[in-house]
Amino acid sequence: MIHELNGLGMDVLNSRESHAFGLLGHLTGMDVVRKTSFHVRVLLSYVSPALPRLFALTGARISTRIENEFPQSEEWALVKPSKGIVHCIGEAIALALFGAEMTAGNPELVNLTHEHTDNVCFAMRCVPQYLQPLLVWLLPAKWRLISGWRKLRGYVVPRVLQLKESNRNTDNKDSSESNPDVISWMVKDGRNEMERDPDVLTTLVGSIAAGSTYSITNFCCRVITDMVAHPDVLDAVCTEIREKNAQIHGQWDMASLASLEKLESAMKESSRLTPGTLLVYSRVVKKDHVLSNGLSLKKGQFVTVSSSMRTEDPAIFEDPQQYKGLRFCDDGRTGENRAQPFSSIDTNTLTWGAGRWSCPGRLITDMSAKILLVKLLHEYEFAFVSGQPLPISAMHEFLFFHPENQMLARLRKGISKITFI
Ligand code: HEM
Repeated sequence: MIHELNGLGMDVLNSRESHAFGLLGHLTGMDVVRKTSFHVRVLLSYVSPALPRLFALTGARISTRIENEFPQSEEWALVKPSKGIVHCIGEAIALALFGAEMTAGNPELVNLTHEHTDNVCFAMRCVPQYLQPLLVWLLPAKWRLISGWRKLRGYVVPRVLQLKESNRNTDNKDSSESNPDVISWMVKDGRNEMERDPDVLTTLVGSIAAGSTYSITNFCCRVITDMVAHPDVLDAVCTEIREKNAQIHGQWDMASLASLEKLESAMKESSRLTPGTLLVYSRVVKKDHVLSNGLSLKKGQFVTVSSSMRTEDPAIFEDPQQYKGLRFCDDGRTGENRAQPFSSIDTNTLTWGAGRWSCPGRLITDMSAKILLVKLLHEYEFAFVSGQPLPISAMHEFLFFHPENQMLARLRKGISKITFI
């Protein structure tokens, strides 16, 4: 029914209301997404097309952070992949949200970008809704969240005012001149009072931060652990990276990353088997509607789809329960893989949802995940502690890689470092 549901107007189905409900917007301060899609417009119309301009700096920031977070020795050492990777991804997201100037040498702002998610008061989902506004104050996470919002506002509000002032002075209407980051574009493109309000902009930036850093981190951790559990796939992907690296003399641009079909296939396979959430395509019904098969949707109902309905359908995926990292590029499927890259909307997997509410962060994810994975897989070796694969953790419908999970990592012997240009 996805195609038909995609065709329904916003007056019938609404996705943002279900996100706000599911992620406790009324308790976390992120409820403003019910009223505006400004952040989505900015991500889709301005930031995603400008990603080539952020590429080299994103690569440099992630690379520096990898060197700080992962061992610099050829001896095996214990690491917590989620904790290391979230710092690297935090660098990429902070850069896209706040720009190069604000984030340079500003670890507090970069940390805020991922710490925000730690403080979403998930425990309240187990409490009746009428008690939530009272009981939430008993959670330390609520107090940390308030402090996080205060710090974020302390960064965003002055920056918004400064950008407004500088835009006024230079009368700079040419968007290509502006910094390719979310705040700069928001200030430039705000069309009404709400879209120009610095507090609203803070909330939108915070909501993007909360929804993005751990999604990418969990995904990257899963791609790595799936490959470590399947050494043949790991070997094929690392050989592909090594060969490309030799061909381009270690100087990676966006086109070289996009040419890695084995890596791309492994990314798709991990997201097929371990999506971020078991429930995808969640919508709230805003007005009664009868679908073409006679099913009646009633105002106030929730619509959602089990992610495994199609990802585990043997008519679509052969041996659907099995991890086959190269399934998307095997047996002449390379052309298909190219036509349907990881970042595209795929109604078989619904990794990014579908239709007008699909994920506007998919190109940012694709770029930062590939930078991180190529650098880590090329320069490091990973292994499970005592050979024990790591389980997938779940909290309600959300699947994640536990932040305390440990693995072994070491620098590869005699490997040359790679650079992003
Ligand atoms: C592995 C990483 C990610 C995954 C798997 C993912 C997945 C999703 C999914 C499934 C949806 C709901 C789509 C629907 O219901 O049709 C969504 C929405 C959204 N995502 Fe992502 N996402 C990821 C990363 C990001 C990033 C990096 C950003 C921002 C930089 C982002 C921003 C958003 C926003 C703002 C929405 C709400 C869209 C709306 O309300 O119209 N996501 N994402």
